[in-house]
Order: sequence, then C-alpha cells, then structure tokens
Amino acid sequence: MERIAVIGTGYVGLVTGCCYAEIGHEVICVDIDPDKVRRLSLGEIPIYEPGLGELAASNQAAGRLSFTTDLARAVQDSSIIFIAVGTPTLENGEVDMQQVRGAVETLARQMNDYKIIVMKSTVPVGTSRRIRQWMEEGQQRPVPFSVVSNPEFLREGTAIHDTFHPDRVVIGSDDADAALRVERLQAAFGGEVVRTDPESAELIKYASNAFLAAKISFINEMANVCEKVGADVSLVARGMGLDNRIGPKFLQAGIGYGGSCFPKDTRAQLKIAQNADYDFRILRAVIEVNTLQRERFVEKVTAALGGNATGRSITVWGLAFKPNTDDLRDAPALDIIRALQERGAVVTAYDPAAASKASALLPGVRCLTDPYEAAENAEAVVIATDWEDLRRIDFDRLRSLVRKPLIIDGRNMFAPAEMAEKGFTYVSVGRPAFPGPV
Ligand SMILES: NC(=O)c1ccc[n+]([C@@H]2O[C@H](COP(=O)([O-])OP(=O)(O)OC[C@H]3O[C@@H](n4cnc5c(N)ncnc54)[C@H](O)[C@@H]3O)[C@@H](O)[C@H]2O)c1
Ligand SMILES: O=c1ccn([C@@H]2O[C@H](COP(=O)(O)OP(=O)(O)O[C@H]3O[C@H](CO)[C@@H](O)[C@H](O)[C@H]3O)[C@@H](O)[C@H]2O)c(=O)[nH]1
Repeated sequence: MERIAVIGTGYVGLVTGCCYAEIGHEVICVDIDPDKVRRLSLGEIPIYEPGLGELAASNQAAGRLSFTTDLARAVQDSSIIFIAVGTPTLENGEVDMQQVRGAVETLARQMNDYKIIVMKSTVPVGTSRRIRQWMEEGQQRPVPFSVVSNPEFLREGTAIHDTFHPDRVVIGSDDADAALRVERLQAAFGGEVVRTDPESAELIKYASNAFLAAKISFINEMANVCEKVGADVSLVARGMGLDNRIGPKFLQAGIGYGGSCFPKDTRAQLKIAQNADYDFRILRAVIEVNTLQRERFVEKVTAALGGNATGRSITVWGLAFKPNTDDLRDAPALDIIRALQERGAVVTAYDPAAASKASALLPGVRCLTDPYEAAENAEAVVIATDWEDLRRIDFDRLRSLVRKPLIIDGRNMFAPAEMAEKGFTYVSVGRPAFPGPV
C-alpha cells in the first residue's frame, strides 16, 4: 500500500484518485478550488462520468480517499505525488503550463522528504526536465525527488473501464528505481508496460492523440468524397477496418472530433514540432479538415432547409462532445449552434447530461433534457451527439411533434432507408440519402 497525493481534481485527477483507492492505496486528492473540494468532501461529483460517484463514495466510506485544499499536508503525508492539473492551449498554440508550474512550485516548497513526482497531465516534450529544474529552484533546502512521466490515456465516458483495462502503461524516467515503483503501483490494472526516456513518454501521448485525430479527419474527408461520387462512407469504413493493419476504431465519419483533448493536443503537437523547426504537414491538415467538417455540416443543415435558416426553428439533439459525458469543452454542437444562430435560426437543444451547463454558454437557446419536448414544432432535427437513448426514439411520436419530418444526422446513427420508411427526409454524412445499399 502506498500513500498517494493527486494534485488536481479534474477528470484525470478524480478518476486516478478513485481507481488507486479502489486497489487499496491511501489517496488524498488536492485542488486549489475550495468549492470543488468542499463538494467532493460531501460526496458530490462535479463531473458526469458513469460509475465514478459510486467508486468515490465507497472509497471515501472506507477511509482510503479524501479531498483537501491543503497541499502541504497532502504532500507531506504521501510518498508518490501525481500531478493531474490542466494544460490548456494558449491563443498562439503553446501549452499553458501555469497550472503545472504552480503545482510544482508549491510542491517544491512543501516537500519534507523523498517523493516520486508522477506527471499524468499531457505536457510538451521536455517537461520532465523542466519540472526537475523548477523543483530545484523552488526548494528551500535540497530534498531528493524523482520525476516520472506517466501519460494518461483514459477516454471520458469510459474512464473507469479504461483505467482498469489499459491497452498500455507508459512510464518514462531516467530513474530506474522510481520507474519500477510506479510500474508496480499500476500492476494491478494490467496492460503492457512501455518503459521509455521522459521525452519519448511525453511524445507518445501527443502522437497517440494526433494519430487518432488523423484517423477521424481521414474518414471525414473520405465521407466528403463519398458524397460527391455516390458511395457510402460507413461501408468504406467497414471494408477498410476489417484489415487488421487499419482496424475498425475511430473511423466513424461525422461532424469531426471535439472535447478537451484532441483539439488542444493536436494544436499543441503542431506547435511543439514548429518550435523544433519542423512543419508537421499532416497534422496541420488534420486540424484544418476538422474545422471545415463543422462548417460543411452547417452548410448541409442550411441546404436541407432550402438554403435559408433565417427564422427557422431547429432542434439540436446532443450538446456534449461525445455521449456519456457532460463535457462541453470544444463540443462541435456549440460551434454548429452558434453558426446556425448567426444565420438567423431559432435553436432549441436537448442533452441528457449537459443541458443545464450548456444554457450558460448558449444565450438564446432553450436547453432541455427531453428530446421530444425539444423537437416540438421543429423544422429540422439535427443530431450532434450520438447519445444511446436517441437509438430508442419513437419516430412516430417524433413525426407527430415536428413541423417538418427532416433529420440531419451528424453522427450517422440511423440507416437512411429505414428513416425514409419511417417518413423522414434523412440527411447524414458521407452516405446516399435514399435508396440505401441493399
Ligand atoms: N479529460 C480527459 O479525458 C483527459 C484524458 C487524458 C489526459 N488528460 C490530460 O490530463 C490533464 C488534466 O485534464 P483534466 O480534464 O482532468 O483537467 P481539468 O482542467 O478538468 O482539471 C484540472 C484541475 O486542476 C486544478 N488545479 C489547477 N492548478 C492546481 C494546483 N496548483 N493545485 C491543485 N489543483 C490545481 C484545477 O482547479 C482543476 O480542478 C490535462 O493535461 C489533460 O490534457 C485529460
Ligand atoms: O470514430 C470516431 C471516434 C471519435 N470521434 C470523436 O472524437 C472525439 C474524441 O473522442 P474520444 O477519443 O472517444 O474521447 P476523449 O475522451 O476525448 O478521449 C481522447 O482524448 C483523451 C485525452 O487525451 C485520451 O486520453 C483518449 O485516449 C482519447 O481517445 C469525440 O468528439 C468523438 O465524437 C469521431 O468523430 N469519430
């Protein structure tokens, strides 16, 4: 059993804290946000993540998990310190390292004896060495420490499953003993261990996200070609994905990727390459295609409405950047709704988890938690997030509520032929409208 402090209680910090407590370690989670810590201490989970609330509650009750704003106490009581603070992107594409630097400087001042500092946040190459330097500069007296880069690969919505079933565990350090201790700590979760130098570990994280984003932009461009030549991108993706070398995952065409990671990490990786005097051309195109995909979709919605969105009532189903989360960071739905509003549309939205958070971000949009209520009198229903409950929609009921039976599906959730049978004009991404394939 190790005593672990986790700095930062965002997605990664909370999931890390709960999962390490679950496998028997004593975990104290620290945040500078006193309101968040107060709520967490009362058992309130500030994010929507399936299973996280139960995991937090049982481990809090067992005394293995606690929350505090007192970094000094948390650090002094622990031997392993995970850093899981935010690393947003600045306007110029550089990674904003303020949260990391702030955490490390406080850590340096508070350390009483040897600690292993494990970097979970996604950070630019060279950060492990910079942490070492900030630590040495910040310490009032020399106290030994080790730095280990251990990037996080969890996905929102399946974060707990991902932590307990990792594809791989990347551990990058110059300190073999510290690396081994971190490896042992995670052995209970399984996953193939990749031991590297710190720089390679830091790059593996960005490379993975950039590659997955590239797969999405690739299939989205294929979808755009499919539309021009009358092919079906879902069949193209299936035919490609059955090749083991390609694989079926991340070939779902639609309105492009969003979220707190891909948009920010692709831009950061582009900048990291630029700073190293390298123009990462593919990545530049991946980002550009993703932006264009949202714009193309707005054109598609406008075209389906006869070329004019002014004064039209549009319902958008799905606000979160993907299902099973209430995260709205860089959610495609937000851009699409704002663009439709700019074209004069009146938008009503539905999301089962993110509606109330979204209200504050979308002035003039009624954000509801009932898909049918949101669709009343709609001239078009736009699907922006593939929430599972939408698969169970009663289309007869929907048809009786809307002003026009028109669905523009940015996530290709339904078969075009079936939708036509149900009496809807159905427009999706990269697939013929009707007749569909036999
Ligand atoms: N969200 C994900 O799914 C995911 C997955 C893998 C990796 N990552 C990476 O993990 C990191 C964290 O992401 P997130 O989404 O959990 O972040 P977040 O922005 O949601 O949360 C960061 C938290 O850190 C706290 N914080 C900031 N400075 C602090 C300090 N000095 N001391 C204590 N707490 C402090 C903030 O108050 C906030 O609660 C990022 O680098 C991100 O790229 C995120
Ligand atoms: O075929 C696909 C797959 C995904 N998406 C979109 O891509 C975005 C990201 O999806 P996903 O990767 O499932 O979600 P995240 O929770 O952002 O997870 C990514 O970002 C995390 C933060 O770095 C990493 O840890 C994960 O490994 C990585 O998958 C979402 O908008 C999805 O709708 C598609 O458009 N098509």
